[in-house]
Amino acid sequence: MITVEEAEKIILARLRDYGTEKVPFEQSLGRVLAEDIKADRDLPPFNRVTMDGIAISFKAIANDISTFRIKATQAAGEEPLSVSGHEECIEIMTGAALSPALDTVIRYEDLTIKDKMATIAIRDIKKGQNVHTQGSDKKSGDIVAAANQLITPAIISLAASLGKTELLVKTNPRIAIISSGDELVDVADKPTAYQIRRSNNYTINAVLNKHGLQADMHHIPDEPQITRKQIDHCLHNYDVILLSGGISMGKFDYIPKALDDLQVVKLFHKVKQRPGKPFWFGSHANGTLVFAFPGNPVATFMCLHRYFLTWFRQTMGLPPAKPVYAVLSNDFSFQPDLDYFLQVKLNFTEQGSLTASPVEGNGSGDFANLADTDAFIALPAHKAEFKKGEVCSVLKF
Ligand SMILES: Nc1nc2c(c(=O)[nH]1)N[C@H]1C(S)=C(S)[C@@H](COP(=O)(O)OP(=O)(O)OC[C@H]3O[C@@H](n4cnc5c(N)ncnc54)[C@H](O)[C@@H]3O)O[C@H]1N2
Ligand code: MOO
Ligand SMILES: [Mg+2]
Repeated sequence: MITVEEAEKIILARLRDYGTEKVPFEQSLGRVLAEDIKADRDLPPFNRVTMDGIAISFKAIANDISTFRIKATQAAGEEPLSVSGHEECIEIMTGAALSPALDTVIRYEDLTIKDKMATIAIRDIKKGQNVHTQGSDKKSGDIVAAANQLITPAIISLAASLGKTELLVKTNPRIAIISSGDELVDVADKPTAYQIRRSNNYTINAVLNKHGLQADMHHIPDEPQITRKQIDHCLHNYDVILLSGGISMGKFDYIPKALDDLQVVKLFHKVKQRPGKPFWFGSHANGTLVFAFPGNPVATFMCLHRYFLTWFRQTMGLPPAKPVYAVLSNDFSFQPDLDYFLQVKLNFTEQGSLTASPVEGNGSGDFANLADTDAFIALPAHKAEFKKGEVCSVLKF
């Protein structure tokens, strides 16, 4: 049996390039940016007034002028208005473009205005105050968002401001989720006393959606011919297949045999970990990758996060997720010589540190426990006793 690190290495040796495509910028949230976004002009593009008030030339202050004749009023979006001399000002609104003849803005709160004359009521005036200077954020041609990062609301905002109606993004892999098992009925169906509703496929789909991915869902019964036929169909129509269930030692676990018959090369089967020991991974000659997760819901969930999402980030050119660490909030012991992914509830303390409280539940079939936790911590195989206060690596979900 291989270790978690060995399994990860095998998976990360199978990165793929699915190319790029253009999408409307407002539909690009969560996708991976495949181009550098550059400023099409200076940001801000003009000297932008940041307070409602009057615009003056600072030379007037240097010459002890404190009362100004209001020559005109300029709203945001209007062509800049100038003055004929230092004793004149323009009444001006936030967002307006300042004339080159003016450089300083005094807020209404710091003025008295009477008979078209504005008098400054404060002493300390700084040249350039209340002006957001042209090009002070970015210069025309500067990169404002570099390729190979997730598109966030802030990047959507930049694309909008820069007139990028379309963005070049990485094309996502086509993904099939296949659940398996005769004991599983669909959500809308009524299970018998000895059946359950299928949920893993919906969990996987929800995690994928959270990461900007779409997938098709399929279900196969525990029947060898149908198993083979459905997987064969998916191998030829998808880039990645995420299976759950049917890969252990049961009499009706037909999936490893079907994958073998369909020439999917097994790269490993079984990892020294709990949950998820029976995890199977392989690759077809046409490039399709098969992640066959153990059916127990927590095992599927953990393997999806630990292996598939790690592969996905790197395949899409994203930097590896920054490691997160938390302090164990109580003693915990785990004897088997396996890496243990323990479910925890994370908390930020008043001292500013992150703590992890184990919520063990009833093993990898206890999916209700997932709702009470927000991460796994990785407890290494070579150790059995973990003490309160120890720092552990966190796999957040
Ligand atoms: N003799 C052995 N038996 C088992 C071993 C072992 O090493 N030796 N490993 C156990 C472990 S660990 C796991 S995990 C499971 C993995 O089994 P399979 O991948 O074959 O999964 P199934 O048998 O099909 O199902 C296991 C369990 O999960 C439920 N399940 C499956 N799919 C779904 C779904 N889509 N939604 C909700 N629940 C699902 C299923 O009903 C079973 O209860 O094998 C152990 N056995
Ligand atoms: O991998 Mo199994 O998930 O330990 O139950
Ligand atoms: Mg089984």
